[in-house]
Amino acid sequence: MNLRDYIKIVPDWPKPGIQFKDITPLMDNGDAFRYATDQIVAYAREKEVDLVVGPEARGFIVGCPVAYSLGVGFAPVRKEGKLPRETIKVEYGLEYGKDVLTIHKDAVKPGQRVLITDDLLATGGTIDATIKLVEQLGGVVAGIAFLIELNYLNGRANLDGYDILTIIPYD
Ligand SMILES: O=P(O)(O)OC[C@H]1O[C@H](OP(=O)(O)OP(=O)(O)O)[C@H](O)[C@@H]1O
Ligand SMILES: Nc1ncnc2[nH]cnc12
Repeated sequence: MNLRDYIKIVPDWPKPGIQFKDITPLMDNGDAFRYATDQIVAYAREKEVDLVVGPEARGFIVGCPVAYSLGVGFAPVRKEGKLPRETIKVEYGLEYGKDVLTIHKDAVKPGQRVLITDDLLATGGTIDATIKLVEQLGGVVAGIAFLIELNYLNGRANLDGYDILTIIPYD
């Protein structure tokens, strides 16, 4: 199965010059969604993860079926003001803006091996911030999994030293 066939490219969205990679056709197709999820599950098993952590909104979509399949928990990373209890926060930049990410203070237990998930690696800003949140809580980032990597933005360089799985590269 070629998962690239299930990604739609939307020119100039959400801003002029951005070639937005829309994963909704992949999610819409049961076989494609399962095929992608199973690859991340196999990777996560190798890394012996205890918990999956993903940033909103699409990190939830990628991470939750992986956590379910592994039988481990999922902890959400959300933009400021969205989580109801005590949080820690980190400011970050992304391909088309700047924001703040937060996580509940008790979401990760010290020493837990964490898989971080998201739909797409662009500049790496979102996941760099997510790593900082996990590590501040004492978690160990055992691996990071994406559906898509935009090679031309070189986000990998910002995540140096971490183990990364990407399924669909764009040059
Ligand atoms: O590698 P980066 O440059 O950080 O970019 C990648 C991030 O950008 C997108 O989310 P976005 O910030 O648009 O948030 P949303 O899913 O809440 O719309 C995407 O889903 C990744 O999380
Ligand atoms: N080009 C892109 N397509 C989809 N999500 C993104 N997040 C950051 N850049 C993106």
